[in-house]
Amino acid sequence: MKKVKLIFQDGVEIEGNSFGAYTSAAGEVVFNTAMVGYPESLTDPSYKGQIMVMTFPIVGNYGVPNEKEIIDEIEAFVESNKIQVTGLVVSYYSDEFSHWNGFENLDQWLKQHNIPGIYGVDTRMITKKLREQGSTLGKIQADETIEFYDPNEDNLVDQVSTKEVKRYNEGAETKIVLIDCGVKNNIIRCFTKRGVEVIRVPWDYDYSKLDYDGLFISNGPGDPVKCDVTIQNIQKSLQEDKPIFGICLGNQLVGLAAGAETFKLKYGHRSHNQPVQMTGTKKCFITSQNHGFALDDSKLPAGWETFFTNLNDGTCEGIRHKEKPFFTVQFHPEAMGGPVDTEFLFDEFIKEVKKYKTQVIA
Ligand SMILES: NC(=O)CC[C@H](N)C(=O)O
Repeated sequence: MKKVKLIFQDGVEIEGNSFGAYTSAAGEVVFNTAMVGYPESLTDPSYKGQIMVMTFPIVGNYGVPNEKEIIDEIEAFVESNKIQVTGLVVSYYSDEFSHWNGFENLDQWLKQHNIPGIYGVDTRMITKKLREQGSTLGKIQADETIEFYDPNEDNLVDQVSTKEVKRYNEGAETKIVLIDCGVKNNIIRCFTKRGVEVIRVPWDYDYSKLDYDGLFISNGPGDPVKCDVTIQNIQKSLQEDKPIFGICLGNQLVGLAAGAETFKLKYGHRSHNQPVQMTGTKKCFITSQNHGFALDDSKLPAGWETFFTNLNDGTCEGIRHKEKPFFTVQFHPEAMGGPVDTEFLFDEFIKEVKKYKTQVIA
């Protein structure tokens, strides 16, 4: 059994056992308190550049699904076509697995993607450290010594976004432009199963000439301010009346386009049990989340209001326009993994898109 180290920027070094690829990798260390869903989280493009610490103590015991299985042109059981995290940190790694959809074990899968893992470390202690100090740079070090690397300095969205325009459900009456900033597959599934056409475009694509009825902006990795071209394109769309919906990074980009500001949370929200409250109601929803930045809703531009608020720390979980059909959420209504309490937001958006379409035709 080979040993590797998890090394933090402050000099703290923790030794553990290697699994996955025996290689060195550097990134931002973040923790995720979800109890299930590691195949989905590992393939979520929003984790690009991050070393994920899983607080759930046993990881690997249900194996991983066949990432190559395709249904309706998208990977059926994972959230993108590769492992997106830079490294994985777990307490106890289970090589043996048992699950109806288990195809191979996590160690083999990480090796195929050249992603290092470390296990046999105290993830509770690491999480306490991250909660106290905030998310910090770190590296998993095998033989090769590497430098620390801050992924938030790079335009990660450009690395994970599609390079070409792709259509799903082509020919359907209602058409949604989906700006792919690192979209999770389940967002596309949530649209296609509702019968709309999805026109998936690169993050910096000028979609203004396309024939479409509603605009959707996806989740994605890194610091939202790096997506300058997307923000400029959204600014133009905000002048029009076509319905707009955004998730996670999409929420931050719409906010920035409207004139609000974003800031970095101390250690982010990464779990399947974040409580949010809908403004003007006593309704609370349990949501799936994965983000490190947030919108500052203390200074929202005129015409906008807070849509949801996080009940743990009071931060903004979404905004909506007071007159136009524009709304966005910081959490993940498509879940995968996580609770599906807020999937109705897709229905709300499509309802608005159809309403808009009828008004235009009339
Ligand atoms: N899941 C996401 O879209 C994450 C958005 C952004 N990269 C953040 O960390 O806040």
